[in-house]
Amino acid sequence: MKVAWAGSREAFQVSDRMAKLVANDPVFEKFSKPMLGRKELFKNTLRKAAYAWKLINDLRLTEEEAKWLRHYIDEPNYTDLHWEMFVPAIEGQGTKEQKKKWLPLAQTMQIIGTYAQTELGHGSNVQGLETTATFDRQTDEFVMHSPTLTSSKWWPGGMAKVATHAIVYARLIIDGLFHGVHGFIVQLRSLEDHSPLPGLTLGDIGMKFGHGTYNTMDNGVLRFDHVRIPRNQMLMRVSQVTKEGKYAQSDVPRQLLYGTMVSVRQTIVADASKALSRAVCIATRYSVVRRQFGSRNGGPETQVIDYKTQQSRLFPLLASAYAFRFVGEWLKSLYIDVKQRLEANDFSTLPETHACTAGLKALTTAATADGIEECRKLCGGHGYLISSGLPELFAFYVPACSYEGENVVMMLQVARFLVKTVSNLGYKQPVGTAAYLGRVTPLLQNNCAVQTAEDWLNPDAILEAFEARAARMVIGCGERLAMFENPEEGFAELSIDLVEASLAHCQLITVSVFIQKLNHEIPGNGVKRSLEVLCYVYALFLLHKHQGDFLATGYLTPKQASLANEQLRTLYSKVRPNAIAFVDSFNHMDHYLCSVLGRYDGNVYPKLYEAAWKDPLNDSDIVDGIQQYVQPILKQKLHYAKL
Ligand SMILES: CCCCCCCC/C=C\CCC/C=C/C(=O)SCCNC(=O)CCNC(=O)[C@H](O)C(C)(C)COP(=O)(O)OP(=O)(O)OC[C@H]1O[C@@H](n2cnc3c(N)ncnc32)[C@H](O)[C@@H]1OP(=O)(O)O
Ligand SMILES: Cc1cc2nc3c(=O)[nH]c(=O)nc-3n(C[C@H](O)[C@H](O)[C@H](O)COP(=O)(O)OP(=O)(O)OC[C@H]3O[C@@H](n4cnc5c(N)ncnc54)[C@H](O)[C@@H]3O)c2cc1C
Repeated sequence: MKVAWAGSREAFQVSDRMAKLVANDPVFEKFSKPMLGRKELFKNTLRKAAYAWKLINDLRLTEEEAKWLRHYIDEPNYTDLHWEMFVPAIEGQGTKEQKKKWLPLAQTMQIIGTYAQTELGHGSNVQGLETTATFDRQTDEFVMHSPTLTSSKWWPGGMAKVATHAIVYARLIIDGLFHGVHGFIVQLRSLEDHSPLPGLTLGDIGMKFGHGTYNTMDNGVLRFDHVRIPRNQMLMRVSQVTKEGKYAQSDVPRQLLYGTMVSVRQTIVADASKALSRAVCIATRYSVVRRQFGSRNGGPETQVIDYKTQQSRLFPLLASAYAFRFVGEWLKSLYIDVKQRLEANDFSTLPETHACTAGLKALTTAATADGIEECRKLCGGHGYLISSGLPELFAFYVPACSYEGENVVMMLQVARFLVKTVSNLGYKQPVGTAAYLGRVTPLLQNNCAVQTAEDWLNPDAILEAFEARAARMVIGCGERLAMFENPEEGFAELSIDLVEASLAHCQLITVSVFIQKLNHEIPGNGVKRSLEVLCYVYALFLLHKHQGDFLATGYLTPKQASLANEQLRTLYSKVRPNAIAFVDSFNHMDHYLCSVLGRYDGNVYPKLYEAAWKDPLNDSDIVDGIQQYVQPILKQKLHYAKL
């Protein structure tokens, strides 16, 4: 099962080796992080990042190994933006010459980059960005400027104190004419003494949600006061500006300017299962240790994992972790394919890839953020302790719902893709993840054939139910949209329904990828049978949660919906004996989990007790402030005391 989770034996070995390397190196200790102030926290992260870079070089780690190493260090920092956004932006949007000049510098970290797109006034609406890049023909330069307060770049990670360069997104102006938003490579700091270059105002945007997690990152603010950069620092794969000031667009679609976001959204989907599996591992292990009520004849109380209600909250999350792992893997292969096509100037699959990365990013991050919080509640009161590992995990993860495309905004992008697919149905056969929309007639006409709870243990029945629900919701939206004279007005008016239809479409993708994985990629019977149970749990849980959709679209009868729920209850009993094996298969080490409740050895209570004594408040019996502020209250007889 460990190999099935990792994707292959080799993938397992790489990840396992890197996990151990990090866990066994005292430099990467992280239990004390919550006690550090912001400056110490930040410096500590800089120290770890520098040490990691040394290890990567000394041990000659591969790119894959280096990624796992950074992952297990488990502290957001400037290198995330450098490797995940700055480098890919140059790779995807730079010309051959630009790549030749900038990539070797970036790949050896002689320069450190960030991705400066969002501004104080605009994040989602990229075309609304206000920073300007005005071409000056006399000097063959662009003049970068922040004309308003709201045009201040705001949020880029690593920008406040570390990055030496940034890809800055700005409106291109030539001879007073706007030519849309483009990316520019801008040097931010001196490579000698790290001071900000003239004309730039740079700083940190302030503390963020949680304490020891995202505050290790220096998210920054940046303002330009007429800063000049050479013309050849505009990323020119998509459009070019000549030295005469002529603007030209190549055959490459404008959307490629957004290509870095597609790449990171894919990574975020691939990473959702890491965060969710971590929370589920903690909650499952603790649910086996924790006992409440149910003692008979002085015997032990019931392990809380044996309560059906606990199972109904925990096991769908366990199943979701596996579903997200597989859909993340699938999306990665889709993305690798599109990347190769883009390099060869084949843009045909870009719209579907954009819809998949946007929609699955929204689906997986929302479910993971909610899932982590549910795991905290599943651990009762102790889940609220920092030492449970869950509050910090939540604080670290929850911004994934906003960054790289706010989730609702992303679902609306999926809706645009679906509406377009439906409106083209007469003359263009949909393919890939939208292929089912090419079979609308049977999907709209046939109803579910399930008659017993056992009938739900059938991948075909499940797939057809999810396809019929999605198709009916999408077609329904298409029909209602057609009633509007102005399609954009219709889209805005129906946006709530469109987001729900997009969610149904994305859930269909996750369910069908899970089934596909079982049918074609899991060898042997033991692992396959166990995963089948999780696959059914995932699908029937979604069906139960969204039964309103399935009933309202007329595909299911209330009786069939309740049979699905009955089957779900039975499935929970089948998950229970393997619950610990399922979470052990994630291969998460104690160092990575950073949780007293989720310890592999289950030795929760003594370690919880021990951890409490490490709190600085327990350094002495009488702490600073008691004599000054508490003793006087005890000693003085004040007004109310006399009454
Ligand atoms: C916790 C785990 C973390 C692991 C992560 C690992 C990596 C860690 C690294 C960093 C951590 C996080 C750092 C965060 C960084 C950021 O947040 S960077 C900023 C990200 N910003 C956004 O995502 C902005 C969101 N907005 C947009 O993407 C767009 O503006 C838009 C909402 C899509 C709308 O764009 P616009 O109005 O310009 O375009 P439309 O007119 O709507 O669309 C025109 C057509 O283009 C299609 N389109 C849009 N985007 C894309 C795309 N990316 N690729 C391909 N096609 C695209 C759109 O659908 C339209 O198509 P149509 O004409 O056929 O309808
Ligand atoms: C931790 C973190 C790190 C970040 N790192 C970076 C970085 O490195 N570089 C960078 O450039 N940016 C970064 N960002 C910024 C991030 O990309 C944006 O915050 C994100 O894209 C969301 O945009 P917004 O803040 O403008 O949200 P808004 O769009 O203002 O969202 C506010 C609300 O409006 C709704 N809304 C907006 N538009 C629509 C619409 N058309 N229809 C319906 N509802 C709508 C949204 O659903 C949401 O509920 C980071 C953000 C965070 C939190």
